[in-house]
Amino acid sequence: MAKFNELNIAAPIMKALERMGFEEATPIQTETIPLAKAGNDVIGQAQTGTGKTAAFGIPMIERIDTKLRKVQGLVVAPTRELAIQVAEEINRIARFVGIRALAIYGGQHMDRQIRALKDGPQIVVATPGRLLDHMRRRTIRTDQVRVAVLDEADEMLNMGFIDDIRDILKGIPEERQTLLFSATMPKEIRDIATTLMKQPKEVKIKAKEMTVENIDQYFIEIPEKFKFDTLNNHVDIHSPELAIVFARTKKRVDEITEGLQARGYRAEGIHGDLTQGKRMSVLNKFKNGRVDVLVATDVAARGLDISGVTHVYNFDIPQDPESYVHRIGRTGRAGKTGEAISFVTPREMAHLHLIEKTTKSKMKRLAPPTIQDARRGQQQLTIERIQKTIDKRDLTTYQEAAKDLLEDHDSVTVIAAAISLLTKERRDTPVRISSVAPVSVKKALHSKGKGGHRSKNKRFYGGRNRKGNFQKRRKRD
Ligand SMILES: Nc1ncnc2c1ncn2[C@@H]1O[C@H](COP(=O)(O)OP(=O)(O)OP(=O)(O)O)[C@@H](O)[C@H]1O
Ligand SMILES: [Mg+2]
Repeated sequence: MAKFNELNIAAPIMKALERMGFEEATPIQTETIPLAKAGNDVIGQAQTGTGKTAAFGIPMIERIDTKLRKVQGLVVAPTRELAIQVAEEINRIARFVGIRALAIYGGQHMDRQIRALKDGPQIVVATPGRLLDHMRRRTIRTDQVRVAVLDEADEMLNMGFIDDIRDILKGIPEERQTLLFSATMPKEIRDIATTLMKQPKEVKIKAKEMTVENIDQYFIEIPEKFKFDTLNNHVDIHSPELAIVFARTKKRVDEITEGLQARGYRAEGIHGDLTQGKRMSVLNKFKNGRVDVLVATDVAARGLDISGVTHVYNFDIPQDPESYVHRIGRTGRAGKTGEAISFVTPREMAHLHLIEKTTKSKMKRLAPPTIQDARRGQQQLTIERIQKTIDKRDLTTYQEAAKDLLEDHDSVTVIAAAISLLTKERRDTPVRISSVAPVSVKKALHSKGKGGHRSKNKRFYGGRNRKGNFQKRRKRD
């Protein structure tokens, strides 16, 4: 790690980085910032949560002519929430520079966006569909764009987005600098990438595993019909601060969310069929801690940076290894620790091994936790709370009452009653989750090369049809 001041970064940016609490540059920042500042095209690959946003954000901000109120930097990201987040991070870094980044995405009124664009933001962060709409209507001018970034580049160059990306890049001056970033970069995608770039420098931060070391990875082999209770039991034992539960389909996300709510958990779901307003409010509640469990499709798998996520559950094992890497990367960010727990049906064990092999990581087997374990876990939590109260609080005002109680009952009975009052009673409302076919290795491999289906899933991509791999599209609907 290097100090930022060794990277020759402009003073107003340095000041902002200090305010943000960035002391040292991360490896991807140390390596890519000088290359990008020198004007190179760069493909940057580094693990999840290691600061790729600032790695492209800092050099992009430095190339902006602050006096020119035209779009000079363009970032393309796969989801609306990610576009918003990246624009926010760029605005934090640029706050003393005197320029602005604007997020543009589907699901928001065109008129409002057109007005905001007229205001002259120098950087635009957009989802591809909506960006193309604006380019075609000429409500966004891209003739002054000097730097183009594809965040989550392998996803952006995948079947579902590639045509749009080609169209977008065609509309940007050839002299542009192109930067591509992701935690994963399968070889066939990298080959496509280089055709869109000029002698790109490739930076790959070396790591033994594709996943972050400080995420403990586990799997539980469990038949489909026991997954939901297993999730409940595990959550009760480990009491995550914030947890994300990934499921394969929108329907399952809804069912799991309703099930968790029925059992007394503060859970909300997020997927592409919700209105943009609902998606934002759910995510904000989760960030503020008013929701403890976020149930999601792969719409939340990439790039989202939410501090306090301690646990990621793969209720359904993801279709491809890259998706696994991004999903579990929602925890263990910026040096923090986290846990990832994947549920695997017996028939999916081969698929699990394929993921382990590709990501070069090992998941430890966990025995399915039982309801007794869960009860003990909850009681343990109460005991810890009591212990903390003993350590911290002056209890003299309660001591008279305690003595009175102990005159009529023995101490064990009194304490047991107190523990029972303080322990969350688990509701045993029956919950049924409709089953899905297991993921199979053959299917997953097969799906890689296939394409050409028209996706019916419009909303997630901002109301457009686009060519897509059917397996892939289903995965994130
Ligand atoms: N040099 C730094 N020092 C401290 N914190 C940093 C530094 N750089 C970035 N961060 C913080 O680390 C977190 C993760 O950064 P970021 O979201 O850019 O990761 P990423 O590599 O893009 O991850 P992903 O692959 O999941 O998209 C953010 O909260 C960011 O503000
Ligand atoms: Mg990122």
